[in-house]
Amino acid sequence: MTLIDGQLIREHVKQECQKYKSIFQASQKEVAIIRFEASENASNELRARYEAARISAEQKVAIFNAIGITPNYIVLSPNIAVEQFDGIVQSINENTQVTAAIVQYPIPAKFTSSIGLLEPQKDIDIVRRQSNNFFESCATAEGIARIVESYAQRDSNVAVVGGGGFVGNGVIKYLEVTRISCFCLEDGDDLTRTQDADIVVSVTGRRGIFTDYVLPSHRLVVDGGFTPTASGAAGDVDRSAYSIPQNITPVPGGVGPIEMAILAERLVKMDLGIELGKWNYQQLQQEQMQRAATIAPIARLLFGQQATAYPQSIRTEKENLFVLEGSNYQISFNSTTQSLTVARTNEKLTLIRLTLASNQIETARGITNEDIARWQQIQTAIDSTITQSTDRGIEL
Ligand SMILES: Nc1nc2c(c(=O)[nH]1)N[C@@H](CN(C=O)c1ccc(C(=O)N[C@@H](CCC(=O)O)C(=O)O)cc1)CN2
Repeated sequence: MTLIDGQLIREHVKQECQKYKSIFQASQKEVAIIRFEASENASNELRARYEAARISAEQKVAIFNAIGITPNYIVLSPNIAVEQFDGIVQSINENTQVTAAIVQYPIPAKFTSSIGLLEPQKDIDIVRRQSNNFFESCATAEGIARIVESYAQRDSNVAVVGGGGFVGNGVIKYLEVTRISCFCLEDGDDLTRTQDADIVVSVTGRRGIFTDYVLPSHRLVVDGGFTPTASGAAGDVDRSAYSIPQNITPVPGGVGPIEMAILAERLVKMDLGIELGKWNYQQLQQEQMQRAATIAPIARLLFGQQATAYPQSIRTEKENLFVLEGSNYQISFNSTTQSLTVARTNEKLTLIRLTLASNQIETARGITNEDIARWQQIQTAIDSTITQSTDRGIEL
């Protein structure tokens, strides 16, 4: 089983968008992201959906910030008057600085007709549930279809569970355009029928309905569910079934970040009229693995040398976590898992995770050509007898 890393795709698209960041920043364009809070009498199930909307809205804020578009994040009480919400939508329509707007689902019933007021040209996530001139369906549906495309073969058959809903229907539309054969099942149907497919997409939002009983060894399972729980987010696929498919998108870390990548691509298309190159997950992963294979041995060597020659340069962050931090990168050693990770300083994203015993690269994402060049300089410094080393060793 291989976990598909949605963050790998998001980081790739973020990198592609860097070319346009200064244009976006100079234009001072904004994206409005609106979400409603749950009402006081909402059921636990509905509260969980509002919580998912909050998590997803915050991911959107982060991606738009990263590509140089200012997010205008608006959180609304469900108790505001419909006229007030209509006014907010109208002001978004009239404000030429606002290039796009997203209203997070769920939306309290009394506001649903107000969504229809949104200018179609600003509807980047098709929240009006009608195609505009740019896109056919929501970003989640496109992201799911694009990951399916990365794995589909000529004779592939895709089961879309929850295919009658808005997201599922969007996935089917995208698959039809790419001529990938698919069929639709609903929550409540006999899910073992997914065994007629080599790829399964689930967008029911019903936590854990796919168990090991249902899933044989599919080529790919795409889990489009996201239910926040006390112990973290859960998807439609039960954790007990994760090891069965050949490839699976995990929750969290799968479809969520892919959706953010699609929104960034869509923004570039809507605002600048530029279509970014089409990614293929398997190709991107291969490329990242090659880049990681260049950097990982240098990071391993450097950490070892520093730990021996300059132990004071290694910070003990936790009982089992030791960190070497430079101005560009940090290398962390986890003594429990015996693994080394490389990240950029002050960024949460792990670029590389290496298991030391097997020398196996477990994670490789977000590594740019610039990173390769920097690590080659570090290698040169290690090799050199007259290094640029200071009394703390080589600068990272
Ligand atoms: N108009 C829209 N409304 C809503 C959307 C949406 O995309 N457009 N999303 C849903 C909730 N949702 C999917 O159904 C969702 C939840 C979470 C994420 C996400 O980005 N998750 C990340 C981060 C997880 C974390 O920080 O714990 C991940 O999976 O890694 C995306 C979509 C609500 N309404």
